[in-house]
Amino acid sequence: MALSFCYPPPITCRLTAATIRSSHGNGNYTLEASFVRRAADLSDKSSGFTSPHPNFGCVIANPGGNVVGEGYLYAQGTTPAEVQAVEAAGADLCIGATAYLNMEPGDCHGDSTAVSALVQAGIVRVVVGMRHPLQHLRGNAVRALRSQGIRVDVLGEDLQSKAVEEAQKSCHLVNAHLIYRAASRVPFSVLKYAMTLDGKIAASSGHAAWISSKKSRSRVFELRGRSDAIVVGGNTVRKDNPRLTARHGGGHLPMRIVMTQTLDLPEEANLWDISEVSTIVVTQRGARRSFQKYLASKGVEVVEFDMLNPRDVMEYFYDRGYLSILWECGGTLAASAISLGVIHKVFAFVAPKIIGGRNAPSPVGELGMVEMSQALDLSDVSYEQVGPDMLVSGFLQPIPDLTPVIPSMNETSAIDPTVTPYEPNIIFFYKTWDPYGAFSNFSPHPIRMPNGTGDYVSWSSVEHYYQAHKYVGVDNPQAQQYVEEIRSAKSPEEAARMGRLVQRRHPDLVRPDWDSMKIDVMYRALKFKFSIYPHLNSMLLSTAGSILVEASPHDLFWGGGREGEGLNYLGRLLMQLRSEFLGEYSSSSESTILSP
Ligand SMILES: NC(=O)C1=CN([C@@H]2O[C@H](COP(=O)(O)OP(=O)(O)OC[C@H]3O[C@@H](n4cnc5c(N)ncnc54)[C@H](OP(=O)(O)O)[C@@H]3O)[C@@H](O)[C@H]2O)C=CC1
Ligand SMILES: Nc1c(N[C@@H]2O[C@H](COP(=O)(O)O)[C@@H](O)[C@H]2O)[nH]c(=O)[nH]c1=O
Repeated sequence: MALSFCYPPPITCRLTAATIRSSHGNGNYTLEASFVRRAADLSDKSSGFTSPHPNFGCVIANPGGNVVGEGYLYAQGTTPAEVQAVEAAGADLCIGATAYLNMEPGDCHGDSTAVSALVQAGIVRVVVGMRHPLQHLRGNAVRALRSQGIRVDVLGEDLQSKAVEEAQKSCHLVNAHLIYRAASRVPFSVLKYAMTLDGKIAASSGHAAWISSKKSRSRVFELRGRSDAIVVGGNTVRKDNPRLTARHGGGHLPMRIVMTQTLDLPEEANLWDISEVSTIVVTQRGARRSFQKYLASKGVEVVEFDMLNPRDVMEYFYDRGYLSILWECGGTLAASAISLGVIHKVFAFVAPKIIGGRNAPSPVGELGMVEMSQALDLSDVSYEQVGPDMLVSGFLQPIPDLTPVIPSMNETSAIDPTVTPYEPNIIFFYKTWDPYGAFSNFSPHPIRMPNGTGDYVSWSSVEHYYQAHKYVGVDNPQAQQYVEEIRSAKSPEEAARMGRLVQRRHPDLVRPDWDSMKIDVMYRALKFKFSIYPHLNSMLLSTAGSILVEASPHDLFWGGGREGEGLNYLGRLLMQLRSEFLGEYSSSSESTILSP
């Protein structure tokens, strides 16, 4: 990172009446709105290539109304959009300029990186498309910027016009997943299907390959790449034997989820091949235990539910941190998911074909409606021709207006003083945008660590360092190449994906002492991270008295698991470091590292 930001940031520039007048333009804010829309478009650029995360874009324009810098968040744990835009513009051009953001920045790292970047660069005004949808972040950056003397205009609050409304809409659309998730406490769910012109998703025999064109199916790969997971029902597995991979050339591969009550599934199925991406089977408690064991032996995770239904399953995946889910199931499961209110958006590919067939399945099964007046109306509908097919998409539930529903944390505390932002005794952390997101190894804090020959090497995050060290010191040029590739991964999530994939595919390249060394590797990286960043050190010390738990439900070694079954080594190491920083460890015990 070329710029470094101190906290709290100094006020370097003041607003002038002339700059406000000129940047407000003619009063209908057309130019302002177009810059915010551009920020929204930019923020969407990483979709399909990195796992879903809040989308941020930033456009900086000078008082003459010319764009001088732009940036967008590539993946969780990478350089914030605002920092990139400031760097792209360069120091001189930022002074007196206005920054346009599709969404209020979310500071989870205690260093206010985005706010500091704007303030230090001499930005005099910030136009924000929407406030942050997550309660613990909502309003914080707007307040921080204003307290630094920067004029902040929030669309819909401080600026109003037709053009502003449209820009606001584009901001809502690019972060629809986050807004729905915040409002409904389930991941944003999209139902996608391909049907013939006579409304069939398969022939009466169940054969469905293919209804839509190749071009439409490539579009589906992109949709998959924008999702955390894809859901199908048991019957689709039996009939189609799908792969459900995102073959669009992007980096991100969603998980695959099979919902099955009976667990009456074939022994051989493409979804049981987890060499590229994982599969989770969710089923009824007690269903076919022997088959559950068989799946587990293949590396497929099985999760039992007391009463398997789409809502409970979505609440479960909400807890697992999922933002966005694509449903590619048949009509039976789709109807159940719609009835339970967990589907938010529909993508229907309509192919100009007729198959007929009284018993041929349709995209949505029984919803119990008897009159057309009961039909569900889609909103924000769009129509697009994709090759020979027509893609109709729209929202089944309007985008929630969070303004009255989710007040900022300060407002909530004022209304109900018993509400505290964080659980006092156990602090859970996981995604970088969550409270205490800086404790995650994906947080954007580069470290410089000595290598075997005494030189110092930079790593973009603790995750980069950790993943690469699986292959460090292995006497094989291929292993050395993987170390370098992981080191230069564009984001922590890419580093994690590469590190895990190589481990799965080439276990012979993993250093033989990895199991006994990995805690030490992690400890060294964490110690460096929490030593050189004072605000991270303060954040860690501020948790004294609390138990730290990495709320990863997948990783039962570093994380705490879903029901506390994980070993939580990441939380434990952080607590150990906290004790060391607080001087609770004697010098003799300082080097003692938790052993597994
Ligand atoms: N053209 C297209 O876009 C698509 C077409 N298809 C086609 O659709 C047909 C399959 O349709 P359909 O049988 O509806 O598909 P699904 O397999 O998607 O859904 C039904 C199955 O879901 C499981 N399930 C688990 N929980 C529930 C629940 N609460 N409610 C309902 N189902 C639940 C059951 O599996 P179990 O029986 O194992 O317990 C059930 O049989 C196939 O011919 C396939 O080719 C499928 C997807 C997309
Ligand atoms: N038949 C049909 C679709 N079917 C969906 O795609 C799945 C197969 O995915 P994969 O194995 O990865 O190619 C299948 O199980 C079902 O969910 N999708 C479409 O876009 N168009 C089509 O015509």
